[in-house]
Amino acid sequence: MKKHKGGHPGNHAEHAEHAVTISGLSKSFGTDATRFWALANIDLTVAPRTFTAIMGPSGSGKTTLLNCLLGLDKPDTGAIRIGGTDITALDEAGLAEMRRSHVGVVFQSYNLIPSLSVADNISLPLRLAGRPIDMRRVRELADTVGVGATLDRRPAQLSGGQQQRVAFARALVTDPELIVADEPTGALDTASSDVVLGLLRSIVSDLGQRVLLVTHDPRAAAVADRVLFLRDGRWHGELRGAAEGRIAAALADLGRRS
Ligand SMILES: Nc1ncnc2c1ncn2[C@@H]1O[C@H](COP(=O)(O)OP(=O)(O)OP(=O)(O)O)[C@@H](O)[C@H]1O
Repeated sequence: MKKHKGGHPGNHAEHAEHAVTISGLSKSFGTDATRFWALANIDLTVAPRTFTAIMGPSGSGKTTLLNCLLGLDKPDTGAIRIGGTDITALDEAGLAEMRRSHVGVVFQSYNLIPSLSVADNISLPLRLAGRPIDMRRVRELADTVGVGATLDRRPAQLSGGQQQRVAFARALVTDPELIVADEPTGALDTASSDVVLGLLRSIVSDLGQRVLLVTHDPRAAAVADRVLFLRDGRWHGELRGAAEGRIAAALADLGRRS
């Protein structure tokens, strides 16, 4: 991946001082009689320039954790600090601004707007945030993720892998504190997955971003610096620099014990 030239407002020097931190996060569903704790006293620190994968069996709380991080679910207790702000204290307008400008999200389904060109999809978060659109930066980012030649096309004219790269450029355009990737390779074939995983790695190593990846795929998790395992709403161990086979074995073991 090409490094973009930087020089745009808000690059990572100023983000580096703030880790993204979650402390004492709990989230329950139901009423007193039927209360179910989807997350129970979770702590997490995502340091600058780190790539963290989260894995766990179905129902372990991964989506709930992401929803809390994105301000879509309100935690029962705990703090979530992004860019020096505890987002659990924000009102709806503050949460919307946080989602627009401070966290970039990439989903399994690329969620591009079909009627907009690639360039307009990439710049959409800036438009929504009422920020000036720097076309040079949009072009640089498109080059960085390898879709620089497709800026005038519509998403339907791109392959799945190319659409996911556009989604990454869109996630990066506001220079957020955190990139959250929720099963970003789930809909892709192996070759396109490899490109997207390489891109995730480069976003951390070359662009200095911090990435949180939620995945069921040990092959994807193996690209991360560390893999955290979630079960029944609690952490159950972590692996650092582990290969795919070791991650798969740990996940299978976790499933057997739940
Ligand atoms: N809105 C809700 N109301 C009630 N229970 C919920 C709600 N959302 C999630 N849960 C429960 O919380 C637990 C954690 O769910 P969550 O979706 O976070 O798991 P997950 O790890 O993302 O699972 P999967 O891998 O299947 O997506 C599950 O038992 C789920 O049934």
